[in-house]
Amino acid sequence: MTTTAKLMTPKEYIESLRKMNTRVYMFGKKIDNWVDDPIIRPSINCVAMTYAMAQDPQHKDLMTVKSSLTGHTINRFTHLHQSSEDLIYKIKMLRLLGQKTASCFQRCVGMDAFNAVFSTTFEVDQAHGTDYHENFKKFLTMVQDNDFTVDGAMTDAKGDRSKAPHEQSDPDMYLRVVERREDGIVVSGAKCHQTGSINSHWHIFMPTIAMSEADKDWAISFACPSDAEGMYMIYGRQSCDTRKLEDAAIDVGNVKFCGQEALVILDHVFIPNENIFLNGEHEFTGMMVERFAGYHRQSYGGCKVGVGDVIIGATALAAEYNGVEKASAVKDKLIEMTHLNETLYSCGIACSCEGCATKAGNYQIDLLLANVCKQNVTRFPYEIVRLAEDIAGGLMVTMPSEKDFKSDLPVGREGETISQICNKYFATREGVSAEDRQRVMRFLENICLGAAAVGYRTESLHGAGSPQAQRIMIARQGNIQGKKQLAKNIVGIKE
Ligand SMILES: Cc1cc2nc3c(=O)[nH]c(=O)nc-3n(C[C@H](O)[C@H](O)[C@H](O)COP(=O)(O)OP(=O)(O)OC[C@H]3O[C@@H](n4cnc5c(N)ncnc54)[C@H](O)[C@@H]3O)c2cc1C
Repeated sequence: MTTTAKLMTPKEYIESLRKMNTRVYMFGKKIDNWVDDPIIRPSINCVAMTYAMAQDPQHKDLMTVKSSLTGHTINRFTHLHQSSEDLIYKIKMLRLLGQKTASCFQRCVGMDAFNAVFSTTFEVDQAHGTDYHENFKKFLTMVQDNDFTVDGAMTDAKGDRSKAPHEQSDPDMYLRVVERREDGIVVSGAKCHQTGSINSHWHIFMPTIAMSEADKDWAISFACPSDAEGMYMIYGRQSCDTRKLEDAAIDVGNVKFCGQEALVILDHVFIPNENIFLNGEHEFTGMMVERFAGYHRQSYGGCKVGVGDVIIGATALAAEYNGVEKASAVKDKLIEMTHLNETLYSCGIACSCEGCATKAGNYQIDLLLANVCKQNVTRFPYEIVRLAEDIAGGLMVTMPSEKDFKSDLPVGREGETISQICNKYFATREGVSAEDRQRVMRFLENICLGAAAVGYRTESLHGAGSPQAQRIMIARQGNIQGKKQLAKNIVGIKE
């Protein structure tokens, strides 16, 4: 019989954040009630959707699953993939969440860390006789049973990119051990661009790059609660973020949801032995990075596709409102957007279908196909938003503000108000209100170059590694030698 661990409701999730002592700074100030802060709250609403969907009977099979560790019913965001089918379900779940939020819902980065750390610690223990895998299993069981959100923290500040961690003039440029104790380690440093870090109950830290013996003190992985003593976060600002303070919901573009990134600082944070998953075994850093990046590159074949679905829908509405939806060129551009979006989805599904079991037993995506998936993600969303901007027209960036559309100030010769003038000149085909038009235009502005562009554009480019990182992996996995042999066989070249 399957028992149920505690699946949190969205309300319980939000209340659980209030109980934490997470230290948050933004615009040069400490934010005490960050849960209700108008700039931060939409990003919390986004994570809350991962809890809401798990409560919805319609999505139960996609959103919940039996834990391989306990047999309990858990949220899929805390699951260790047991099959290719699980990997496919992950992609479908991410697409669904993208459709529901049109934003980065933040919880996949922890899921990808779980799966990478689980399989890597197994192999570290085999080689070194360490207990990291058991540590990790206990940690993940606690996460699953409490339905926690966990940040996957990989990217260090990195300082001078041409230098290894031990060569940096400031050793904190990569997160490191500053003291080794009988009962644990003390760590210092920072992780940049952390998606959903403030909204997470725990963090898993991992190294950013493959390291050598000289980088032993930087070769660490561990978990720690987000409000650990010595840990704090500085909120990353997003384009147009202060529109959320203006009391004009339409101008925000997506008033309920948005992504979140922060700089996470660890200033002499103590990590007890039971939360450590790597501690100096530098030869396994490459494996951990590669596996995490592989899972995360797969993820984008789901979440960005869901967001793409909403962009395509909004673009089609813009065309309809403008009265051009029947024009063949417009129809063709919508076809192209759909083709690009579904190609990304195909890549996400393909690398999942070709998944295989790791030595630890969980399932890993096909690394070559996952890297091809992410390489396409670095390009196609840019073309999708270019086509969206093309169809939407210039109004998406030049329209007066919502307050103008509502202003009673008389400005016309016959006393017409700003509102009347705006509504007159932004009227379009019969039956479409100027307000609905504003809503669609502002949504597209937000996703193409406002706050949501952080998640849809720049994250598509750099998240899970910049394009060159995928090209390196494609070169490694592409088997050019094998392909040369195929050509030799066909044309009759002997060895
Ligand atoms: C919106 C967003 C969300 C993110 N979320 C997370 C997250 O949740 N967790 C996480 O850990 N990370 C996260 N990241 C970080 C992401 O993985 C990094 O942005 C990415 O790895 C690139 O690192 P960087 O931004 O420091 O760029 P840089 O390393 O500065 O790279 C910039 C350019 O320099 C090139 N370059 C860098 N180093 C070298 C070198 N040695 N030789 C030659 N060329 C080089 C790169 O190829 C790239 O073209 C996120 C990033 C973004 C934008």
